[in-house]
Amino acid sequence: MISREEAIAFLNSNSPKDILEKINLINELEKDREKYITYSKNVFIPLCNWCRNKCGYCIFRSNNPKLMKKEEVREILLKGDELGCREALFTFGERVDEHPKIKEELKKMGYSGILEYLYDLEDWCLSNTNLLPHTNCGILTYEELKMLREVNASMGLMLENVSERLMKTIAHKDSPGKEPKLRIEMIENAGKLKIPFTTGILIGIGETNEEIVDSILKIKEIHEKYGHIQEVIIQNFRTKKGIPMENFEEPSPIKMLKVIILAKLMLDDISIQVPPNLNKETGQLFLLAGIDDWGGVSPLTKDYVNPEAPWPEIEELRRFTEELGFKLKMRLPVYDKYIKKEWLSERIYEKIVKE
Ligand SMILES: O=c1nc2n(C[C@H](O)[C@H](O)[C@H](O)CO)c3cc(O)ccc3cc-2c(=O)[nH]1
Ligand SMILES: C[C@H]1O[C@@H](n2cnc3c(N)ncnc32)[C@H](O)[C@@H]1O
Ligand code: MET
Ligand code: SF4
Repeated sequence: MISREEAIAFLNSNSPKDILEKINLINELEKDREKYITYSKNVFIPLCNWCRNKCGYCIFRSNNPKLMKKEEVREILLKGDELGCREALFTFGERVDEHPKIKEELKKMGYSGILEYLYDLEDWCLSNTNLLPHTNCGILTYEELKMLREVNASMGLMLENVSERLMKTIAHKDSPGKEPKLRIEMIENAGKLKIPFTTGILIGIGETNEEIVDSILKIKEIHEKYGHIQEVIIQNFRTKKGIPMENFEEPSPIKMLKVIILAKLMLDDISIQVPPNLNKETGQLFLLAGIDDWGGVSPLTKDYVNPEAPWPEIEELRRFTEELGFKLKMRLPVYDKYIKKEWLSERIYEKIVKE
């Protein structure tokens, strides 16, 4: 195992030799098995664009709140189903029902809050399509996670970073929900509830190398306790016009490569995910460093968090992946090793094994 100090020294160093040695080590560890790189064919449902947080890097959030209608959501789910998608990704702002207009709209539809509405939509999704819900909507309580577990194959929350310091910077100063303690607590609660989980770190938001290493170590520590982290996303900050962090520099390919190498070496059995739409030029380089998964790719909907970055065609992704001798394979939002009774609600389990 790499120690904290070694990991920090690796990120601080400028030595190509250090990088190549670690890439060699990763390839040596994996040489005896045929390697599959996975992806999830999904539709993205941005249920509501309001959010109680205001992250300095976010373009998703708007001051002009819109809630998707039931019919709109159902139409996307049905179209996705026809196209062979298997994941319904519900990603939206945190605690959107704190906004009076949204609260009122929900009330008119007969719902006391956004999560009741979400549950209903996910319930409909399971009864009427082959898609399996994955929800990533910010901080949830233990009880809320417990309720949503019934209708979700997996859930997610980006740790972003463990840094308290970032809570005072442009990235997180107006985002109480990015408080690391709250995020860690929720990821642990998901573990207690046996929910297959996706988390990750966002690189390039003003964090230090120490803070990156500490974030990886925190995820590792939680996973050692509960065993529920199926994948860790190494997400690169992508700048956009008009965001508070517009002038921030995006992380370099080598910076990303080094973080991916560390995550791969430190997180053992956890899958390392890199989104292909944010890494069109560099994704193949990251394959060399041992990434396992491309995450969600959609033939129908855009990435509402990074709307400027289109998804590759799946056949394009296949060529990209096979050029390095790997095989591309579709997966569900829950990884194969978690398709077990103990990890899923009865309803989700039965739906998956009955196909
Ligand atoms: O299309 C996207 N999908 C995102 N996903 C979805 C991801 O691509 C897939 O849903 C998972 O790999 C399913 O296992 C996230 C899921 C999470 O739980 C947490 C964060 C993200 C972030 C994104 C994202 O920025 N864009
Ligand atoms: C859904 C996830 O998307 C990430 N996210 C939000 N804004 C950006 C951006 N500009 N660039 C890259 N990732 C972003 C955050 O990590 C969030 O948790
Ligand atoms: N708002 C949530 C979060 O940042 C979901 C992803 S961003 C749209 O955690
Ligand atoms: S990244 Fe998520 S939490 Fe932050 S402002 Fe955007 S929607 Fe809200």
